[in-house]
Amino acid sequence: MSAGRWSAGVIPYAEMGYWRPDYQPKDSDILAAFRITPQPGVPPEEAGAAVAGESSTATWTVVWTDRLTSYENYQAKCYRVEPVPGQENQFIAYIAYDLDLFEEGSIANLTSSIIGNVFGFKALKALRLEDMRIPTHYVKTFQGPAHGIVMEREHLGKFGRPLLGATVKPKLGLSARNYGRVVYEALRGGLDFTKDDENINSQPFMRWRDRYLYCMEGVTKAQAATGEVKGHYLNVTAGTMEAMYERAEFAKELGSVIVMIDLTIGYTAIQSMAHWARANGVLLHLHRAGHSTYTRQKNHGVSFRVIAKWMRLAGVDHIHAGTVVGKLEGDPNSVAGFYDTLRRDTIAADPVKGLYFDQEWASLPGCMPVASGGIHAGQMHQLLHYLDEDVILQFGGGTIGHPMGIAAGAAANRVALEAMIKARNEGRDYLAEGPDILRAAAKHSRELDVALATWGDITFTYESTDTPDVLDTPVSL
Ligand SMILES: O=C(COP(=O)(O)O)[C@H](O)[C@H](O)COP(=O)(O)O
Ligand SMILES: [Mg+2]
Repeated sequence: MSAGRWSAGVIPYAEMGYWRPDYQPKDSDILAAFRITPQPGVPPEEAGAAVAGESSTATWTVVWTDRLTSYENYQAKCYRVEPVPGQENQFIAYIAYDLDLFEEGSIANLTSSIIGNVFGFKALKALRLEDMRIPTHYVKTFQGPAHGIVMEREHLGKFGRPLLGATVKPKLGLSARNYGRVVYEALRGGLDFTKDDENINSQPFMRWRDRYLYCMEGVTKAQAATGEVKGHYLNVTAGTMEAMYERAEFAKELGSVIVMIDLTIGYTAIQSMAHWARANGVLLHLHRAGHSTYTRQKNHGVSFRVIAKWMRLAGVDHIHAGTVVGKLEGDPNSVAGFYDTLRRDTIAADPVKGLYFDQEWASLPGCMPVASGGIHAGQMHQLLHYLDEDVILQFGGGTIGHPMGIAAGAAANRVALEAMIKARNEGRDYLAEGPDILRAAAKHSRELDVALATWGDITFTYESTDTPDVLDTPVSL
């Protein structure tokens, strides 16, 4: 291939050895699939080579010190470039990285290479990291989910159905006592969890200690009233690690089974909290606050399936991963790919789900996906169809907005869920019959009847929001 010179004075990366169509990736290599949109005049192979170079050893010219290293070994290698069907000037570049390039057990180190400088590179108009294959050699250097799906169910004593939750609303402004009341009502009404919103930390209207005390009072009373284990995700997100540890310790002292962090705290802080969570026997919930700034555009940024992989390595027990039918972006196929990534042990490449590589998790615990954002009881059959049963379904507005009150909103969700699980276990076509099953259950539940009358017709469709980034054949799990 003649890569040509894409900028005066710059040595083509392909000539420097970063384009290697003959290269056979090793089992231990870290692999990445990038969607590249080259600048005019830059051949796709050169653009792929440039990404390989800038995300591994290269600078923009040959340097004397290259000769002092085992250069060939450390160079990332772009080994394949394929056009994206139906997309003009877009290509998938496959790049292999030797394991020696990365520090063990560090998402920070991994990402400083893979997404470090390269997204601002002039040779490219746009760049998106679509997927990665993490070899088991590297997987085994991470702790993984502090507890995982199996141990979470065992600790909570809850099996055979999705778990139910709700985000306390309004997002901001409630006093601690009113907030704790919402927690109590939602939990006694039938939910398993309630949750702080991503931007609830320790503001002047409600300081964290006050919130923790009133929330845990609500949790304890609801446990006594129902005989079930209940939890409230106490958000420990703060400006420093010291403050986060202080809050998490207090949550544990109060008997909370779970604490929460936001993606905005950064990869290293997430890993530290995951280690704390395992050592202290407390579940760790992650809200993916901020992810859409880099996951939503289909030609630039990082796919959420990559973030999901990093977060399973980093060690969270829960992560928000999309709803399909809710208010926020997420087409069914991509969401299926995210859920597989989080829950399965062995995953086969599947272009329909946007999975570019086989992935073997080597017994790293599964991470519970959380479906949250504009969902309600009237969608229960669709949620179960698309998301299956190892999932937490969270209804914020869809609990707290119920006309008969918060406990009634929670009861509506619990009745709808139990009716659908029963229908599924009886082998009924619960997707097609879903509305009938819900209406039949509503004859015995005024709460569900009112929920269906209020929200039954509200379905957000993915077609109305974004162009899916994967093939268009709807799938379920
Ligand atoms: O506050 C909510 C949902 O509230 P409601 O249930 O009232 O719509 C969450 O922050 C979103 O789920 C985040 O999105 P995602 O889960 O996709 O990251
Ligand atoms: Mg929120």
